[in-house]
Formats: sequence, structure tokens, C-alpha cells
Amino acid sequence: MEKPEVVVTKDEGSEGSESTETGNNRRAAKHGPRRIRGDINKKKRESAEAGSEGRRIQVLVFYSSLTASTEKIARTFSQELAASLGCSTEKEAESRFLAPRVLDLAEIDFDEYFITPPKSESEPADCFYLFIIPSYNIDSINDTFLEHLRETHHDFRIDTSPLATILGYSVFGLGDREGWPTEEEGFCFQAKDVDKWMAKLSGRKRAYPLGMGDWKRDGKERMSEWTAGLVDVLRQLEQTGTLGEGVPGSGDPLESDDEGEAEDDGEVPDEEVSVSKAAKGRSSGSLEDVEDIGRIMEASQGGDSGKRSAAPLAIDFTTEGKPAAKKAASAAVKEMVPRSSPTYAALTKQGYSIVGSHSGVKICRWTKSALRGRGSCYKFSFYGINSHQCMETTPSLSCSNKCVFCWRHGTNPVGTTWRWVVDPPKLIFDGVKENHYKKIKMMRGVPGVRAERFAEAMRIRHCALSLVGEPIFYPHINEFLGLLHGERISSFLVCNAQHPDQLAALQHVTQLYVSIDASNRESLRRIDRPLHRDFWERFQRCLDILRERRFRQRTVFRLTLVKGFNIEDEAEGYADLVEKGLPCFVEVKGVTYCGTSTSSSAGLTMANVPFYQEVCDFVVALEKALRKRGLQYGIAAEHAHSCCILLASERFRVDGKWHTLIDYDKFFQLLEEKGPDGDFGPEDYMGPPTPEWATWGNGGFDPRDQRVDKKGRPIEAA
Ligand SMILES: Cc1cc2nc3c(=O)[nH]c(=O)nc-3n(C[C@H](O)[C@H](O)[C@H](O)COP(=O)(O)O)c2cc1C
Ligand code: SF4
Repeated sequence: MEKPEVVVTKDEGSEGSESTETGNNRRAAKHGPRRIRGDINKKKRESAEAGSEGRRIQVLVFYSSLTASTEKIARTFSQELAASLGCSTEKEAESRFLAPRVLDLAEIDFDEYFITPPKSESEPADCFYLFIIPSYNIDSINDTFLEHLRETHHDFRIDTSPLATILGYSVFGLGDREGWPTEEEGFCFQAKDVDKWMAKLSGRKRAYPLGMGDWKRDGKERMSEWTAGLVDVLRQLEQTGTLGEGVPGSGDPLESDDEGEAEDDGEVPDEEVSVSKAAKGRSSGSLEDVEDIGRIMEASQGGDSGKRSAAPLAIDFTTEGKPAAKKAASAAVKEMVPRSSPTYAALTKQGYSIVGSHSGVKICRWTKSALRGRGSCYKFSFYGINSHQCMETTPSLSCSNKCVFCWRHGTNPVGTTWRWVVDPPKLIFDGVKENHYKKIKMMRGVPGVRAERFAEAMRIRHCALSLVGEPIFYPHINEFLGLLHGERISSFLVCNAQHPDQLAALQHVTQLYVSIDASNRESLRRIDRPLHRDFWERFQRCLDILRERRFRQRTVFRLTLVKGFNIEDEAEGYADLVEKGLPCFVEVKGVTYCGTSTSSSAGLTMANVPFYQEVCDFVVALEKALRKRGLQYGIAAEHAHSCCILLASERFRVDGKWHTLIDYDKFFQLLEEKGPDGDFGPEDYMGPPTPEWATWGNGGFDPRDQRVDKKGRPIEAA
């Protein structure tokens, strides 16, 4: 059967296994591109079939080059891509892919490729555009090319997204970090522009994040990551005909920010706005989640390891003493969050993926922010967590408190007794990972996502067990932790100080948090609104356990300050609690207002959110109160951006320097050597000194990242 092939008539012969357009008249570029007709070449391909199944895919690799290095790089890249896809010239007859074409931007007619994609005369091949673009701060073909893209987008006679029929695109930028060390100073600025304009012209078909590198430094490494990611995307295209979720035109665009229509920007994601935007559009996403659960459940029923407990455990948490596990009649035991329940619908609408019947996972805003190089959460500054490699999850969506500032009460189930079906840890572990990766992949087409961080994000390294609900409520929490640690994923577990028996039975975690939401009984009752009658006694007992465990677990008090509830005159009371529990660290954070009707009904408004200065004043007062009691604590670090300050025990000050970072490799090594109940403590995996920029007085914003305001405009770090 006759098969078309997109080719371009050439001045020079092709080299290697790919057809290549080389430039020999770059001077012409200054006066606009030279017109060379694109055409469709008919070529034999025996095994091809008609219809979308048999449609060929033509990868076009566009490049520009002043000093010739990019030309070579583009050709080598193209050969490697052809080898990975099995479509070099000799093999292309057997492949769905045609051999990639390498095209010099200085030689082609832009109208042939950038007003509409090249068309074939008979059977069409769909195009996939790749760009390898160096940047120059002097006039070059890049300027002409960018001008063409801009004009095309704004030409009222042409559709604003005339390239929407391409399968996808991706850009790799080359630059020189010696002369242009940072992006703000112009590193790869033209690649960023091409990426932005192509998003507009293609109707946001960014198939893989923008990659950037300096060939003299990290260029090869960055490019091989980018290439590996592209091969995955192209394979997916070949198999499914789509780019996957998150990329408009091919799947679910829920996590994609609007590329916008504003003049020359469009990349204006506001983290808060994007959260609500995403939430708004999530109705279709929740359907996806529902289907997932179905798959996970089916899979779980297939194998032993994933099987649910035939007779679920009923565990009474209301009274202290050893948890009494007894078999209940399976017919009587319900799922905590059944798929048909309003709770399920409400949680999935908010972006949670429900795994099994009582666990949840959600990609947090800091993970998204870090993927775009716009800052990580305070745990990066304090403990060295990479936010883009962090998974936020919980094995129990249910909780025994109804805290006034909880983001989710009203939607998440509450109870003092585990009276639901218990899912096995493996089912939860596999399900949360699958859903986390799925959500990360959905970020692929989001403007500003960095190829390097995207590639790193495909390896979870940290798990924040803090989403919503109470993780130690889950009867198999230790087994679940074992699965995390087995894959060298660190655990940051936050509990609500209401389950002393479970706390006492907890094995090693990387960092163990207890929420300390008030300094006295009445205040705790008002803020946490606990379901347990003996909440204060439970709270006190948890503090005793933390004290006993302080040389075994890396313990942290987490204080959430709510103006009008728990700040005023409470520094002395908190100091008493610190004296009782002697935690390794005290994290103090201003409450984040979430504006739910429940928080409003609890009397919470924006007026309850403290200013950063008020948090600072409180911390200074707390430190003073601790010193007055002879307790050796100091203010170690801050993250002004998230209104969070860290007090640390002098145990973590070595030679006058705070060491709040964690040596994760050492933690896993100790765990492997000594076991989950092993005899080792926080000092044994204490990391290097806290970076200067994160210490008290320096703001805590990672200097590698770029802070942006609500409209995405760069701002100076505090
Ligand atoms: C005149 C000139 C201007 C440059 N301007 C920039 C720049 O603004 N930003 C940047 O990241 N790199 C800049 N570079 C570095 C080039 O983008 C980089 O060296 C690239 O790999 C060159 O590719 P080529 O050899 O294909 O032209 C510049 C290089 C030259 C020679
Ligand atoms: S620690 Fe929490 S806030 Fe930070 S990246 Fe992980 S989930 Fe997000």
C-alpha cells in the first residue's frame, strides 16, 4: 500500500538515518526565512493499515544554530530517538513511526509548518514537533521564528490555535550558564518563549515539559532525561493514540493551568487560584478516580497479597488499654468511604483519589510548585525534603477530632471506633503510588514544569502521612510503614495525640509529629472538638509517650496558631507542654484559612489568620518561656513564605550550627541493619548543617527557585 511521508525538499543530502535539513544560508534568516516547499512524499510500506490504527507518526525535529553545535546535537538526538523507537530509515517500514526529520529553522518556510502542519496528499501522517533551541541575546533566526509564531497567533484571519492538529510538541533549550547563569538572567530564554508560543498555537499540546541544559555542564544528562521522557510519551501515543491525561486534546486537562490568552504571558498560574480551578473542573476527574478504585479493588481480589480482610477488624479506640480486635460478622461491616457515598463524591471532587475504601492520596500544591521551580514547602528548608518527590497520603480518611481549621471536616468521616472494612497495606501502598504517579503525569503539559524535576518526581522519596484523617487509626499502620521504608520512602507521620496505645505501638518513622493545637484543656476542646470524652487524658498520655520515645523517634510538636483561639497568653502553657514531652523540634505555623462553611460555622474567618510577624513574636516568647524553665531550645529555621518557624532542641546544634536536615540514606541504613524496632535514635541520622538561607532571620526561601506573586510575576525572596 502506498504510504505518504512528510519530507522537505533539501539543499543538502541527509546524513545518518534521518532526513536532515541543514542551513547553508543563515544570513538569509535575518531577512526572514527562505521559502522551501514542504511536500509529501509517497513511500511504500507493506504492512500498514488504513484508519487511525495504521496512521503514521512523523516526528519533526526543528533546530536553530549560530555556532553549529546545536545542529550536531539535533542530528545525534534524532538518531538516538529513531533507534529507541525502532524507526531509523532502514526499519521505518515496520514501524508506526516514520524516521524523524531534522529541520533547520533557518532553511524552512515557516508557513509550511507553523500555520498549519504539513499535509499529505493521500493518506495523512500525523506530526509531532520537537524543538532544540539555543538562545542568543543578539539577532538570530530565533527572533524571526518567534515573531512568526507571535504573528500567527494574533492574525485575526487565522485560528488562534492553528497547530491544534499536531499530536504534541516539546522543547529543549540549550544555553550557557557561564554568561547567563540563571533563567532570570536569560538562560535559555528563547527556548522558554518557543515553548510558550507553541502552547498557544497548538492549543496546549505540550507533550513533555521544557528541558534545559548547558552542553558544557549538564546538557547531556538533561537531554537524555528529556529523551527518555519523550520516548515514553511517543510510545503511549503509538499504543493509545493519546498523550495521556493532563494534556489537552488527548485526555483529562484537570491539572493543567490555563495557558491563557493574555498578551505575551499566559503562564500566570496562581497556586491558590489553580487549586480552586482544578477543583472546579474535577467532576470528570472524580469519574476517573471511581474507575480506578474499581480496578484496584478488582486487582486486589485477584491475588492473596492484595486481599481484603475477609472478616474486618472492629477496633475500639474509645477507652484506653490494648486495642481489642475482634471478628465481626462480615455482613454487618461497612466500607468507610463507599464509592456511592456523598463523602466519596465530595473528596474526589476536591482532588483526592480514594484508594480501597478508607485511604486517600492527593498531590499537594508544593509538589506542583516545586515541579515548576517556584519553591518547595517548609520541609525542604527545615529537613531537606524535595517537595516534587513527596507523596501526601493517609491510610485512614477517618478521624476522631473535628478541628476548626481542618480543611476537610464536614466531608471526611469521623469516629472513635474503627468499625469499617480494613484494606490490606499492600493494596493501599500500590494504590496510593499508582494514583500519585498518575497525578504527577497529569502535570506534564502544565506550563513551567521542568523536565528535570518532572523526571525526578517519578521516584517518590518522601511520604507525608498527614493529608486528612488520622493515620495511626489504621490498624496495620506499621506494616504500611514497612512497605514505604522497603522502597526507601521516608515517613513523616502526623497524629492528633488522641490514640496513645497506637502511638506506643508505633515502630520507627523518619519523623513523628504530634499536633499540639492548644495549651490547655478548654482551648483544646474548643479547637479540636474531639469526639473522645477523655480527650485531655489521652493527649497527656501521648506527651508522656513522646517523652519516653525522644531518643528513639525524631519527635516534633506541631503548633498551629489560630488568632483569637490559641495564641494569646498561651506561650507559657505551650512551654509547659514542651517540658512534658521534650520533643526534638517544635514547628510553629500560622493557620491557613480554607474558607469552608464548616470553618465559618466554627467562627473562623480571615481575622483568625495571624500575620507572620505575630507568629515570630509568639515564637520568641515561647523560646523565652522555655529558657526560663531551663530547657535547651533555640529558634533554628524559618520559612516565611508559609508562615512557619522551627524551634529545635540543642541536641541538634553542633559546633554552634543547627543540624535540622535529615540524612535519609543513614536512616534507611540504620533501619535495614537494626530493624523497625531497632535501637537507634534521631542523632544517628542527623544531616548536615541547615543551609544558611533557611536559618532564623534569613527567610527560608530556596535561592534556586523563583518566587512568584499571585499573577505568576517574579518577586524577590523575603
Ligand atoms: C552571541 C551569543 C549569545 C548568546 N546568548 C545567550 C543567552 O542570552 N542565553 C543563553 O542561555 N545562552 C546564550 N548563548 C549561549 C548559546 O545559546 C549556547 O552556547 C548554545 O549551545 C550555542 O548553540 P550553537 O552552537 O548551535 O549556536 C549565547 C551564545 C552566543 C554565541
Ligand atoms: S511535606 Fe506536605 S506540604 Fe510538603 S511537599 Fe510533602 S505533602 Fe506537600
